[in-house]
Amino acid sequence: MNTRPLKAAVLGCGVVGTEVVRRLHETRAALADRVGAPIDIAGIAVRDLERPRDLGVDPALLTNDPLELVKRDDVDIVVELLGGIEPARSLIVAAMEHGASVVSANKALLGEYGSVLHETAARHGVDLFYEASVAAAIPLLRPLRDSLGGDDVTRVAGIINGTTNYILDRMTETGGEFDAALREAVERGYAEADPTADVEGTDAAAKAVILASLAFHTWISPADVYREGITGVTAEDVADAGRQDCVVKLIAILERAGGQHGIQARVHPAMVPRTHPLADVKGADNAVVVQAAGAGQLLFRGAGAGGIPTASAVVGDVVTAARKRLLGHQETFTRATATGRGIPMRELRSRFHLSVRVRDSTAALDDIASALRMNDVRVDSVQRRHTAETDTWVLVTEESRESDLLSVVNSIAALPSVAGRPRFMRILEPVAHSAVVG
Ligand SMILES: NC(=O)C1=CN([C@@H]2O[C@H](COP(=O)(O)OP(=O)(O)OC[C@H]3O[C@@H](n4cnc5c(N)ncnc54)[C@H](OP(=O)(O)O)[C@@H]3O)[C@@H](O)[C@H]2O)C=CC1
Ligand SMILES: N[C@@H](CC=O)C(=O)O
Repeated sequence: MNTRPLKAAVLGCGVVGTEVVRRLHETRAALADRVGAPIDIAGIAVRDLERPRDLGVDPALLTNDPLELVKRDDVDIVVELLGGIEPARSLIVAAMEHGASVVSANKALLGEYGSVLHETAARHGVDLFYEASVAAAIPLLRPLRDSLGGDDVTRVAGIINGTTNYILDRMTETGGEFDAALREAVERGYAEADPTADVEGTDAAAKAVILASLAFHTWISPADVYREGITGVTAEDVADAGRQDCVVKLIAILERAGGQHGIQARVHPAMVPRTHPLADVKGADNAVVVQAAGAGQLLFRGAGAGGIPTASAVVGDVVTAARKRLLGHQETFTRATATGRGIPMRELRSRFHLSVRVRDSTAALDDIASALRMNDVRVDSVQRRHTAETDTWVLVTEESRESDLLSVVNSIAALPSVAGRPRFMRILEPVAHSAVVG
Protein backbone atom coordinates (compact mmCIF):
# COMPACT_ATOMS: atom_id res chain seq x y z
CA MET A 1 0.00 0.00 0.00
CA ASN A 2 1.66 3.23 -1.03
CA THR A 3 -1.26 5.64 -0.83
CA ARG A 4 -0.84 8.60 1.50
CA PRO A 5 -2.55 8.20 4.89
CA LEU A 6 -5.90 9.94 5.20
CA LYS A 7 -6.40 12.28 8.16
CA ALA A 8 -9.44 12.35 10.41
CA ALA A 9 -10.10 15.15 12.92
CA VAL A 10 -12.31 14.08 15.81
CA LEU A 11 -14.40 16.82 17.45
CA GLY A 12 -15.52 15.67 20.90
CA CYS A 13 -14.09 12.93 23.06
CA GLY A 14 -16.91 12.04 25.42
CA VAL A 15 -18.93 8.81 25.56
CA VAL A 16 -18.87 8.28 21.77
CA GLY A 17 -15.72 10.17 20.80
CA THR A 18 -13.57 8.15 23.22
CA GLU A 19 -14.67 4.88 21.60
CA VAL A 20 -14.22 6.27 18.09
CA VAL A 21 -10.66 7.38 18.87
CA ARG A 22 -9.87 4.00 20.44
CA ARG A 23 -11.26 2.10 17.47
CA LEU A 24 -9.47 4.24 14.88
CA HIS A 25 -6.21 3.83 16.81
CA GLU A 26 -6.44 0.17 17.85
CA THR A 27 -7.72 -1.17 14.51
CA ARG A 28 -5.66 1.16 12.29
CA ALA A 29 -4.02 -1.69 10.34
CA ALA A 30 -7.26 -3.58 9.69
CA LEU A 31 -9.05 -0.39 8.63
CA ALA A 32 -6.15 0.50 6.33
CA ASP A 33 -6.57 -2.87 4.56
CA ARG A 34 -10.30 -2.30 4.13
CA VAL A 35 -9.97 1.29 2.97
CA GLY A 36 -6.81 1.05 0.88
CA ALA A 37 -4.95 3.64 2.98
CA PRO A 38 -4.36 4.19 6.70
CA ILE A 39 -6.61 6.65 8.52
CA ASP A 40 -4.56 8.73 10.96
CA ILE A 41 -6.01 10.91 13.68
CA ALA A 42 -5.13 14.54 12.88
CA GLY A 43 -6.34 15.89 16.22
CA ILE A 44 -9.00 15.53 18.89
CA ALA A 45 -10.94 18.61 20.00
CA VAL A 46 -12.25 18.75 23.57
CA ARG A 47 -13.48 21.46 25.91
CA ASP A 48 -11.39 20.56 28.94
CA LEU A 49 -7.74 19.73 28.26
CA GLU A 50 -7.10 18.91 31.92
CA ARG A 51 -9.63 16.05 32.11
CA PRO A 52 -7.87 12.66 32.45
CA ARG A 53 -8.49 10.49 29.36
CA ASP A 54 -7.41 6.94 28.72
CA LEU A 55 -7.20 6.95 24.93
CA GLY A 56 -3.88 5.26 24.19
CA VAL A 57 -2.98 7.98 21.66
CA ASP A 58 -0.39 10.77 21.76
CA PRO A 59 -1.81 13.37 24.22
CA ALA A 60 -0.41 16.09 21.91
CA LEU A 61 -3.31 15.30 19.55
CA LEU A 62 -5.72 16.94 22.00
CA THR A 63 -6.70 20.55 21.40
CA ASN A 64 -9.31 22.94 22.68
CA ASP A 65 -9.37 24.84 19.39
CA PRO A 66 -11.74 22.86 17.13
CA LEU A 67 -11.93 25.64 14.52
CA GLU A 68 -8.18 25.63 13.97
CA LEU A 69 -8.34 21.83 13.63
CA VAL A 70 -11.12 21.71 11.01
CA LYS A 71 -9.41 24.41 8.93
CA ARG A 72 -6.19 22.43 8.57
CA ASP A 73 -5.34 21.68 4.93
CA ASP A 74 -4.33 18.09 5.64
CA VAL A 75 -7.67 17.05 7.20
CA ASP A 76 -9.76 14.78 4.92
CA ILE A 77 -12.58 13.84 7.28
CA VAL A 78 -14.07 15.68 10.25
CA VAL A 79 -15.92 13.50 12.75
CA GLU A 80 -18.31 15.69 14.75
CA LEU A 81 -19.18 14.18 18.14
CA LEU A 82 -19.80 17.32 20.19
CA GLY A 83 -23.61 17.27 20.21
CA GLY A 84 -25.98 20.27 20.17
CA ILE A 85 -26.41 22.93 17.51
CA GLU A 86 -23.53 25.36 18.11
CA PRO A 87 -20.60 25.25 17.70
CA ALA A 88 -21.20 21.91 15.92
CA ARG A 89 -23.03 23.50 12.96
CA SER A 90 -20.45 26.24 12.31
CA LEU A 91 -17.57 23.78 12.64
CA ILE A 92 -19.17 21.37 10.14
CA VAL A 93 -19.74 24.20 7.68
CA ALA A 94 -16.13 25.40 8.14
CA ALA A 95 -14.88 21.82 7.60
CA MET A 96 -16.86 21.52 4.36
CA GLU A 97 -15.66 24.92 3.15
CA HIS A 98 -12.12 23.64 3.67
CA GLY A 99 -12.85 20.53 1.60
CA ALA A 100 -13.28 17.92 4.35
CA SER A 101 -16.01 15.27 4.31
CA VAL A 102 -18.05 15.11 7.51
CA VAL A 103 -19.28 12.26 9.68
CA SER A 104 -21.64 13.14 12.53
CA ALA A 105 -23.83 11.40 15.12
CA ASN A 106 -25.65 14.62 15.94
CA LYS A 107 -29.40 14.07 15.48
CA ALA A 108 -30.34 17.39 17.09
CA LEU A 109 -28.32 19.22 14.43
CA LEU A 110 -29.35 17.05 11.48
CA GLY A 111 -33.02 17.15 12.47
CA GLU A 112 -32.92 20.95 12.44
CA TYR A 113 -30.39 21.68 9.66
CA GLY A 114 -30.03 18.42 7.69
CA SER A 115 -31.35 19.87 4.45
CA VAL A 116 -29.07 22.93 4.60
CA LEU A 117 -26.03 20.85 5.54
CA HIS A 118 -26.61 18.57 2.55
CA GLU A 119 -26.72 21.60 0.28
CA THR A 120 -23.48 22.87 1.80
CA ALA A 121 -21.82 19.47 1.32
CA ALA A 122 -22.95 19.31 -2.30
CA ARG A 123 -21.75 22.86 -2.95
CA HIS A 124 -18.28 21.99 -1.70
CA GLY A 125 -18.13 18.53 -3.29
CA VAL A 126 -17.75 16.67 0.01
CA ASP A 127 -19.68 13.90 1.76
CA LEU A 128 -21.93 14.03 4.80
CA PHE A 129 -22.69 10.76 6.62
CA TYR A 130 -24.60 10.23 9.88
CA GLU A 131 -25.58 6.58 10.28
CA ALA A 132 -25.09 6.74 14.08
CA SER A 133 -27.55 9.60 14.48
CA VAL A 134 -30.60 7.29 14.47
CA ALA A 135 -30.67 3.98 16.33
CA ALA A 136 -26.88 4.10 16.98
CA ALA A 137 -25.37 0.75 15.94
CA ILE A 138 -28.28 -0.47 13.81
CA PRO A 139 -27.61 -0.12 10.09
CA LEU A 140 -30.84 1.70 9.27
CA LEU A 141 -30.19 4.92 7.39
CA ARG A 142 -28.05 3.35 4.67
CA PRO A 143 -30.61 0.58 3.96
CA LEU A 144 -33.40 3.19 3.80
CA ARG A 145 -31.37 5.42 1.52
CA ASP A 146 -29.72 2.80 -0.71
CA SER A 147 -31.30 -0.64 -0.47
CA LEU A 148 -34.86 0.74 -0.39
CA GLY A 149 -34.08 3.65 -2.72
CA GLY A 150 -36.07 1.97 -5.51
CA ASP A 151 -39.05 1.00 -3.36
CA ASP A 152 -41.88 3.05 -1.84
CA VAL A 153 -41.66 3.19 1.93
CA THR A 154 -45.11 3.76 3.38
CA ARG A 155 -44.57 3.55 7.12
CA VAL A 156 -41.76 3.57 9.65
CA ALA A 157 -42.56 2.73 13.26
CA GLY A 158 -40.23 1.97 16.10
CA ILE A 159 -38.34 2.58 19.29
CA ILE A 160 -35.62 5.10 18.47
CA ASN A 161 -34.54 6.32 21.89
CA GLY A 162 -32.46 4.02 24.07
CA THR A 163 -32.69 6.03 27.29
CA THR A 164 -36.48 6.01 27.45
CA ASN A 165 -36.62 2.35 26.46
CA TYR A 166 -34.19 1.59 29.27
CA ILE A 167 -36.31 3.54 31.77
CA LEU A 168 -39.63 2.01 30.69
CA ASP A 169 -38.11 -1.48 30.60
CA ARG A 170 -36.84 -1.05 34.18
CA MET A 171 -40.24 0.24 35.29
CA THR A 172 -41.91 -2.78 33.64
CA GLU A 173 -39.50 -5.46 34.85
CA THR A 174 -38.84 -4.30 38.39
CA GLY A 175 -41.59 -1.81 39.09
CA GLY A 176 -38.58 0.51 39.56
CA GLU A 177 -38.82 4.26 39.83
CA PHE A 178 -38.44 6.64 36.90
CA ASP A 179 -35.71 8.76 38.54
CA ALA A 180 -33.48 5.82 39.49
CA ALA A 181 -33.75 4.32 36.01
CA LEU A 182 -32.90 7.68 34.41
CA ARG A 183 -29.81 7.98 36.64
CA GLU A 184 -28.67 4.53 35.49
CA ALA A 185 -29.20 5.47 31.82
CA VAL A 186 -27.05 8.57 32.32
CA GLU A 187 -24.31 6.57 34.08
CA ARG A 188 -24.25 4.05 31.24
CA GLY A 189 -23.74 6.81 28.67
CA TYR A 190 -27.10 6.34 26.92
CA ALA A 191 -28.58 9.75 27.68
CA GLU A 192 -27.92 13.07 25.97
CA ALA A 193 -25.79 15.70 27.74
CA ASP A 194 -29.16 17.15 28.77
CA PRO A 195 -31.40 14.08 29.30
CA THR A 196 -34.52 16.26 29.04
CA ALA A 197 -34.16 15.74 25.27
CA ASP A 198 -34.57 11.99 25.82
CA VAL A 199 -37.42 11.95 28.32
CA GLU A 200 -39.42 14.74 26.64
CA GLY A 201 -39.19 13.02 23.23
CA THR A 202 -37.15 15.79 21.54
CA ASP A 203 -34.32 13.40 20.70
CA ALA A 204 -36.75 10.92 19.11
CA ALA A 205 -38.50 13.75 17.22
CA ALA A 206 -35.18 14.88 15.66
CA LYS A 207 -34.49 11.27 14.67
CA ALA A 208 -38.00 11.06 13.17
CA VAL A 209 -37.16 14.04 10.92
CA ILE A 210 -34.00 12.26 9.70
CA LEU A 211 -35.94 9.04 9.08
CA ALA A 212 -38.63 10.93 7.13
CA SER A 213 -36.00 12.54 4.90
CA LEU A 214 -34.62 9.14 3.91
CA ALA A 215 -37.80 7.05 3.90
CA PHE A 216 -39.99 9.62 2.11
CA HIS A 217 -37.34 11.82 0.40
CA THR A 218 -38.92 14.76 2.16
CA TRP A 219 -37.62 17.10 4.86
CA ILE A 220 -40.06 18.05 7.56
CA SER A 221 -39.27 20.21 10.57
CA PRO A 222 -38.98 18.94 14.17
CA ALA A 223 -41.96 21.23 14.88
CA ASP A 224 -44.06 19.06 12.50
CA VAL A 225 -43.56 16.04 14.75
CA TYR A 226 -46.29 15.56 17.36
CA ARG A 227 -44.37 14.93 20.58
CA GLU A 228 -45.20 13.55 24.02
CA GLY A 229 -42.40 12.33 26.29
CA ILE A 230 -42.46 9.81 29.11
CA THR A 231 -42.25 12.11 32.13
CA GLY A 232 -45.98 11.66 32.70
CA VAL A 233 -45.84 7.85 32.58
CA THR A 234 -46.53 6.46 36.04
CA ALA A 235 -46.06 3.06 37.67
CA GLU A 236 -49.87 2.82 37.48
CA ASP A 237 -49.78 3.27 33.66
CA VAL A 238 -47.18 0.51 33.42
CA ALA A 239 -49.34 -1.76 35.60
CA ASP A 240 -52.47 -0.89 33.54
CA ALA A 241 -50.56 -1.87 30.38
CA GLY A 242 -49.59 -5.19 31.99
CA ARG A 243 -53.28 -5.94 32.71
CA GLN A 244 -54.02 -5.41 29.00
CA ASP A 245 -51.13 -7.78 28.12
CA CYS A 246 -49.18 -4.79 26.85
CA VAL A 247 -45.96 -2.93 27.74
CA VAL A 248 -45.42 0.84 27.62
CA LYS A 249 -42.88 2.04 25.02
CA LEU A 250 -41.95 5.43 23.60
CA ILE A 251 -42.86 4.96 19.95
CA ALA A 252 -42.09 7.01 16.85
CA ILE A 253 -44.39 6.58 13.86
CA LEU A 254 -44.04 8.12 10.41
CA GLU A 255 -46.54 7.65 7.64
CA ARG A 256 -47.30 9.13 4.30
CA ALA A 257 -50.62 10.90 4.58
CA GLY A 258 -52.74 13.58 3.03
CA GLY A 259 -51.34 13.57 -0.51
CA GLN A 260 -47.95 14.48 -1.96
CA HIS A 261 -45.27 15.28 0.64
CA GLY A 262 -47.80 15.00 3.46
CA ILE A 263 -46.22 13.17 6.39
CA GLN A 264 -47.79 12.28 9.71
CA ALA A 265 -44.98 12.06 12.26
CA ARG A 266 -45.45 11.44 15.96
CA VAL A 267 -43.56 10.43 19.07
CA HIS A 268 -45.53 9.36 22.14
CA PRO A 269 -45.79 6.63 24.74
CA ALA A 270 -48.05 3.78 23.70
CA MET A 271 -49.30 0.49 25.09
CA VAL A 272 -47.71 -2.14 22.87
CA PRO A 273 -49.32 -5.61 22.79
CA ARG A 274 -46.87 -8.27 23.99
CA THR A 275 -47.26 -10.07 20.64
CA HIS A 276 -45.93 -7.04 18.73
CA PRO A 277 -42.27 -7.22 17.57
CA LEU A 278 -41.50 -3.98 19.44
CA ALA A 279 -42.76 -5.30 22.79
CA ASP A 280 -39.73 -7.36 23.80
CA VAL A 281 -37.09 -4.77 22.88
CA LYS A 282 -35.10 -4.55 26.10
CA GLY A 283 -32.78 -2.09 27.81
CA ALA A 284 -31.30 0.61 25.58
CA ASP A 285 -31.97 -1.40 22.41
CA ASN A 286 -33.92 0.12 19.54
CA ALA A 287 -36.06 -1.54 16.87
CA VAL A 288 -37.70 -0.14 13.77
CA VAL A 289 -40.32 -1.73 11.52
CA VAL A 290 -40.22 -0.43 7.95
CA GLN A 291 -43.14 -1.09 5.64
CA ALA A 292 -42.40 -0.78 1.92
CA ALA A 293 -44.58 -1.48 -1.11
CA GLY A 294 -42.25 -4.05 -2.63
CA ALA A 295 -40.10 -5.26 0.24
CA GLY A 296 -43.02 -5.69 2.64
CA GLN A 297 -42.27 -5.51 6.31
CA LEU A 298 -38.64 -5.27 7.51
CA LEU A 299 -37.43 -5.28 11.11
CA PHE A 300 -34.20 -3.55 12.18
CA ARG A 301 -33.15 -4.21 15.77
CA GLY A 302 -30.08 -3.80 17.99
CA ALA A 303 -28.13 -1.47 20.26
CA GLY A 304 -29.64 2.02 20.18
CA ALA A 305 -27.24 3.91 22.46
CA GLY A 306 -23.90 3.66 24.27
CA GLY A 307 -20.32 4.52 23.35
CA ILE A 308 -19.05 1.29 21.82
CA PRO A 309 -22.13 0.45 19.68
CA THR A 310 -22.42 4.05 18.46
CA ALA A 311 -18.71 4.15 17.60
CA SER A 312 -19.26 1.10 15.37
CA ALA A 313 -21.62 3.12 13.15
CA VAL A 314 -19.44 6.25 13.28
CA VAL A 315 -16.30 4.37 12.23
CA GLY A 316 -18.32 2.62 9.51
CA ASP A 317 -19.12 6.07 8.11
CA VAL A 318 -15.46 7.10 8.41
CA VAL A 319 -14.48 4.02 6.37
CA THR A 320 -17.06 4.90 3.68
CA ALA A 321 -15.97 8.54 3.59
CA ALA A 322 -12.31 7.46 3.36
CA ARG A 323 -12.99 5.04 0.49
CA LYS A 324 -14.90 7.76 -1.40
CA ARG A 325 -12.09 10.16 -0.76
CA LEU A 326 -9.55 7.81 -2.29
CA LEU A 327 -11.76 7.20 -5.32
CA GLY A 328 -12.48 10.91 -5.71
CA HIS A 329 -16.25 10.28 -5.49
CA GLN A 330 -18.85 12.32 -3.76
CA GLU A 331 -22.17 10.72 -2.91
CA THR A 332 -25.17 12.75 -3.91
CA PHE A 333 -27.80 10.29 -2.70
CA THR A 334 -28.85 11.85 0.53
CA ARG A 335 -30.45 15.05 -0.63
CA ALA A 336 -34.16 14.72 -0.05
CA THR A 337 -35.95 16.35 -2.93
CA ALA A 338 -38.89 18.00 -1.24
CA THR A 339 -39.98 19.93 1.79
CA GLY A 340 -42.89 18.21 3.46
CA ARG A 341 -46.10 19.16 5.12
CA GLY A 342 -46.72 17.80 8.61
CA ILE A 343 -50.21 16.34 9.03
CA PRO A 344 -51.75 17.29 12.39
CA MET A 345 -52.43 14.67 15.02
CA ARG A 346 -56.17 15.43 15.19
CA GLU A 347 -56.59 13.87 11.71
CA LEU A 348 -55.27 10.55 12.93
CA ARG A 349 -57.34 7.59 14.13
CA SER A 350 -56.29 5.92 17.39
CA ARG A 351 -57.47 3.61 20.15
CA PHE A 352 -57.26 4.95 23.69
CA HIS A 353 -56.86 3.17 27.00
CA LEU A 354 -58.74 5.38 29.49
CA SER A 355 -58.49 5.10 33.23
CA VAL A 356 -61.18 7.13 35.02
CA ARG A 357 -61.22 7.51 38.82
CA VAL A 358 -64.76 8.06 40.01
CA ARG A 359 -66.58 9.41 43.08
CA ASP A 360 -69.88 7.67 42.35
CA SER A 361 -69.42 4.54 40.27
CA THR A 362 -72.96 4.10 38.93
CA ALA A 363 -73.55 7.74 38.09
CA ALA A 364 -70.08 7.99 36.53
CA LEU A 365 -70.68 5.03 34.24
CA ASP A 366 -73.87 6.66 32.89
CA ASP A 367 -72.11 10.01 32.50
CA ILE A 368 -69.12 8.43 30.73
CA ALA A 369 -71.45 6.52 28.39
CA SER A 370 -73.17 9.76 27.34
CA ALA A 371 -69.79 11.52 26.84
CA LEU A 372 -68.78 8.66 24.54
CA ARG A 373 -72.12 8.76 22.66
CA MET A 374 -71.97 12.53 22.26
CA ASN A 375 -68.56 12.24 20.56
CA ASP A 376 -69.43 9.15 18.57
CA VAL A 377 -66.74 7.03 20.24
CA ARG A 378 -67.44 3.35 20.95
CA VAL A 379 -65.62 1.11 23.42
CA ASP A 380 -64.21 -2.39 23.03
CA SER A 381 -64.14 -3.14 26.74
CA VAL A 382 -65.11 -1.66 30.11
CA GLN A 383 -63.84 -2.88 33.48
CA ARG A 384 -64.30 -1.67 37.02
CA ARG A 385 -61.31 -1.73 39.38
CA HIS A 386 -62.32 -1.23 42.95
CA THR A 387 -59.95 -1.06 45.94
CA ALA A 388 -60.32 0.28 49.48
CA GLU A 389 -58.82 3.61 48.31
CA THR A 390 -59.97 4.02 44.71
CA ASP A 391 -62.79 3.20 42.37
CA THR A 392 -61.79 3.26 38.70
CA TRP A 393 -63.45 2.53 35.35
CA VAL A 394 -61.00 1.31 32.70
CA LEU A 395 -62.15 1.64 29.10
CA VAL A 396 -60.52 0.63 25.83
CA THR A 397 -62.01 2.51 22.89
CA GLU A 398 -62.51 1.39 19.34
CA GLU A 399 -60.44 3.20 16.74
CA SER A 400 -61.75 6.78 16.49
CA ARG A 401 -60.60 10.21 15.40
CA GLU A 402 -58.05 11.72 17.80
CA SER A 403 -60.11 14.92 17.95
CA ASP A 404 -63.17 12.94 19.15
CA LEU A 405 -61.12 10.93 21.65
CA LEU A 406 -59.63 14.09 23.16
CA SER A 407 -63.14 15.62 23.39
CA VAL A 408 -64.21 12.52 25.32
CA VAL A 409 -61.28 12.98 27.72
CA ASN A 410 -62.20 16.64 28.25
CA SER A 411 -65.92 15.87 28.70
CA ILE A 412 -65.16 13.14 31.25
CA ALA A 413 -62.75 15.41 33.13
CA ALA A 414 -65.60 17.90 33.65
CA LEU A 415 -68.07 15.36 35.13
CA PRO A 416 -68.96 15.85 38.83
CA SER A 417 -69.13 12.05 39.27
CA VAL A 418 -65.47 11.76 38.22
CA ALA A 419 -62.41 12.49 40.40
CA GLY A 420 -59.94 14.45 38.25
CA ARG A 421 -58.77 14.16 34.67
CA PRO A 422 -58.79 10.64 33.22
CA ARG A 423 -55.41 9.15 32.36
CA PHE A 424 -55.17 7.99 28.76
CA MET A 425 -52.63 6.25 26.59
CA ARG A 426 -52.71 5.25 22.91
CA ILE A 427 -52.59 1.58 22.03
CA LEU A 428 -50.22 0.59 19.24
CA GLU A 429 -51.95 -1.13 16.35
CA PRO A 430 -50.67 -4.29 14.67
CA VAL A 431 -47.63 -3.54 12.51
CA ALA A 432 -49.27 -3.90 9.12
CA HIS A 433 -52.04 -1.49 9.99
CA SER A 434 -52.04 2.09 8.74
CA ALA A 435 -54.07 4.34 10.99
CA VAL A 436 -53.81 7.57 9.04
CA VAL A 437 -56.74 9.16 7.27
CA GLY A 438 -55.62 9.85 3.67
N1 LIG B 1 -24.22 8.60 23.84
C1 LIG B 1 -24.88 7.90 22.94
O1 LIG B 1 -25.32 6.75 23.19
C2 LIG B 1 -25.11 8.45 21.58
C3 LIG B 1 -24.79 9.75 21.27
N2 LIG B 1 -25.03 10.23 20.02
C4 LIG B 1 -24.65 11.59 19.67
O2 LIG B 1 -23.21 11.65 19.64
C5 LIG B 1 -22.79 12.97 19.99
C6 LIG B 1 -21.82 12.88 21.18
O3 LIG B 1 -22.50 12.32 22.28
P1 LIG B 1 -21.73 11.90 23.61
O4 LIG B 1 -20.40 11.36 23.28
O5 LIG B 1 -22.69 11.07 24.36
O6 LIG B 1 -21.56 13.33 24.31
P2 LIG B 1 -20.60 13.72 25.52
O7 LIG B 1 -21.28 14.85 26.23
O8 LIG B 1 -20.19 12.52 26.29
O9 LIG B 1 -19.28 14.28 24.80
C7 LIG B 1 -19.21 15.53 24.17
C8 LIG B 1 -17.75 15.84 23.88
O10 LIG B 1 -17.69 17.07 23.16
C9 LIG B 1 -16.74 17.94 23.78
N3 LIG B 1 -17.21 19.30 23.57
C10 LIG B 1 -18.44 19.78 23.82
N4 LIG B 1 -18.51 21.08 23.46
C11 LIG B 1 -17.29 21.42 23.00
C12 LIG B 1 -16.71 22.60 22.48
N5 LIG B 1 -17.41 23.72 22.39
N6 LIG B 1 -15.41 22.56 22.07
C13 LIG B 1 -14.69 21.43 22.17
N7 LIG B 1 -15.19 20.28 22.65
C14 LIG B 1 -16.46 20.26 23.06
C15 LIG B 1 -16.70 17.53 25.24
O11 LIG B 1 -15.44 17.92 25.75
P3 LIG B 1 -14.99 17.54 27.26
O12 LIG B 1 -14.71 16.07 27.22
O13 LIG B 1 -13.77 18.33 27.50
O14 LIG B 1 -16.16 17.90 28.13
C16 LIG B 1 -16.86 16.01 25.11
O15 LIG B 1 -15.62 15.42 24.85
C17 LIG B 1 -24.07 13.76 20.30
O16 LIG B 1 -24.48 14.42 19.12
C18 LIG B 1 -25.07 12.66 20.64
O17 LIG B 1 -26.40 13.05 20.40
C19 LIG B 1 -25.58 9.45 19.03
C20 LIG B 1 -25.92 8.16 19.29
C21 LIG B 1 -25.74 7.56 20.59
N1 LIG C 1 -29.68 9.63 24.03
C1 LIG C 1 -29.87 8.82 22.88
C2 LIG C 1 -28.54 8.30 22.41
C3 LIG C 1 -28.63 7.68 21.10
O1 LIG C 1 -29.06 8.25 20.11
C4 LIG C 1 -30.76 7.64 23.22
O2 LIG C 1 -30.95 7.37 24.41
O3 LIG C 1 -31.29 7.03 22.29
